[in-house]
Amino acid sequence: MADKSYDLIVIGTGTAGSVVASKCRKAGWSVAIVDHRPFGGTCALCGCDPKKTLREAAEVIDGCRRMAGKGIAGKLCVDWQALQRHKRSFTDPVPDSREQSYVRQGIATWRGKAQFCGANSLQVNDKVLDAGFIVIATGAEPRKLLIDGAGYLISSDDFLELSELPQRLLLVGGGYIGFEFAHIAARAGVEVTLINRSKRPLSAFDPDLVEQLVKRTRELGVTVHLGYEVKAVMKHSNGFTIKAESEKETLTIETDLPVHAAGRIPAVADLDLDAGNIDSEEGVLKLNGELRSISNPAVFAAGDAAGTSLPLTPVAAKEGHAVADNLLARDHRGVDYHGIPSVVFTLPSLARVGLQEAEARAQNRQFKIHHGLVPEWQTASRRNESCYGYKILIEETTERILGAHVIGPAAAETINLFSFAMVNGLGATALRSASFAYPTAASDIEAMLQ
Ligand SMILES: Cc1cc2nc3c(=O)[nH]c(=O)nc-3n(C[C@H](O)[C@H](O)[C@H](O)COP(=O)(O)OP(=O)(O)OC[C@H]3O[C@@H](n4cnc5c(N)ncnc54)[C@H](O)[C@@H]3O)c2cc1C
Ligand SMILES: NC(=O)c1ccc[n+]([C@@H]2O[C@H](COP(=O)([O-])OP(=O)(O)OC[C@H]3O[C@@H](n4cnc5c(N)ncnc54)[C@H](O)[C@@H]3O)[C@@H](O)[C@H]2O)c1
Repeated sequence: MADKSYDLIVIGTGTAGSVVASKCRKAGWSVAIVDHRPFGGTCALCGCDPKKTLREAAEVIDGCRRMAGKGIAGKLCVDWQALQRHKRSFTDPVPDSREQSYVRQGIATWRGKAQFCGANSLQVNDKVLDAGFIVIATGAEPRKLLIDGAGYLISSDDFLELSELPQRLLLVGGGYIGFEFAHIAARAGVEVTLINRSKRPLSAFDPDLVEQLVKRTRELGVTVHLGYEVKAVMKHSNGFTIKAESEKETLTIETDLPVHAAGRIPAVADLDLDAGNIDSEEGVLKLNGELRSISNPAVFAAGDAAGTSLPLTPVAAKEGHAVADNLLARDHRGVDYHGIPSVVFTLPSLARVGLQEAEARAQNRQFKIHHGLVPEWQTASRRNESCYGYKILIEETTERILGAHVIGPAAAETINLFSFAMVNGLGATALRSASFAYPTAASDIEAMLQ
């Protein structure tokens, strides 16, 4: 016998869970939402938003260094503690305001870890909650590393909360988190080492532009080891020793603080999926195209937990909307992942949307490549930025943009225009003839397409 019953229970108060809960409640359903951590999810509390706030300070330092002797004199430095206070002024209010928003909407809130105890029921603390439908929106968690001393690695959550920075920082993994944290910490004066298993890091991004990012990262003073897998972390009285192996050699590196930046996986292991009759394979839920469990029709998943596409906030929102629409209209809506942009928020940023060159070739597309490294263009040169480049793939017959890749100042904004064009069927001709304010980075798009 359940303690409480609802039309819908959502597990997770992040982007995906909040979208589903609000949309179904608005349609008149009785809805409950559960979380065992402070309400708000990764993006708002320990992901995109706090990271971007810390990056603001790094951006100021970067600007001062680039413009030294070109109109800027003297040195600035990051006051990490003040920066953390600034960051907390955004993150601290989130859990309460998120909870109040649920209460205003009439969504019941439960605090605690949810576990399935039946096909339509969850155990939360000492209560059993039943629902017609349950949505798993539990996000992602750091991948467990099967290496000696893995427990010594701090997580990205811990890094974003550090009250002071170490002298030496080591990032295990050269993905989004590794590169973004390396750029923030280096601007704050930390000696940073980044170790990545594969020789080609950031495999979701254009390899020619990634090469530029690696070069720029090394010029910044970050030691980047590519093609080395971290095999062990050992603690000693004044820090840690990291062992990393390539095909040919073993590296031994001393550091004060090693950070896990080695990938995240759907957070579904603690849900007792068997009790809910929910099939999974190697930690990934088995879902159909409408994000519904193939074994339990009462269960859907959205966001990082669904393990479907890129684990990004806009994807979590899109999947949340799709699941809510499927629940409410029972209409079998899949998710259109076409044209979703992604950015590595280094300084400068690296951005992409659509296909990579190799993907377009594998699909036998006929396309032209517009590729250039253009630090001499004024968008970069007036900032004294040495890194500016692009690669645009344009379909031969239709002039459609198949993929756009940009590194440099304002790349994170420029990519949104390419995404907008792709999603709305606007090709290179439309973009070339658009009038963008001058001199903005968007006004470079015309030259990128010549
Ligand atoms: C450091 C970092 C930086 C990032 N930066 C960006 C960025 O710049 N841009 C971008 O697009 N994406 C970024 N991401 C990714 C982005 O944060 C995620 O894709 C997004 O937040 C996923 O949202 P979600 O709703 O799926 O899950 P989450 O927001 O992770 O929410 C899941 C919630 O479920 C709860 N939960 C888990 N298990 C249970 C359980 N058993 N019972 C109850 N509650 C549970 C968790 O406590 C959590 O609050 C970043 C991620 C990280 C880690
Ligand atoms: N700007 C953004 O949108 C943003 C920022 C941060 C995180 N995220 C999301 O969070 C997810 C997780 O980020 P991430 O950076 O942890 O993962 P990632 O998958 O981007 O990168 C992990 C890297 O670690 C390497 N690695 C794994 N084990 C290793 C080992 N033992 N030694 C050395 N290298 C090792 C992998 O080869 C890989 O290159 C991303 O997939 C992304 O979707 C997005």
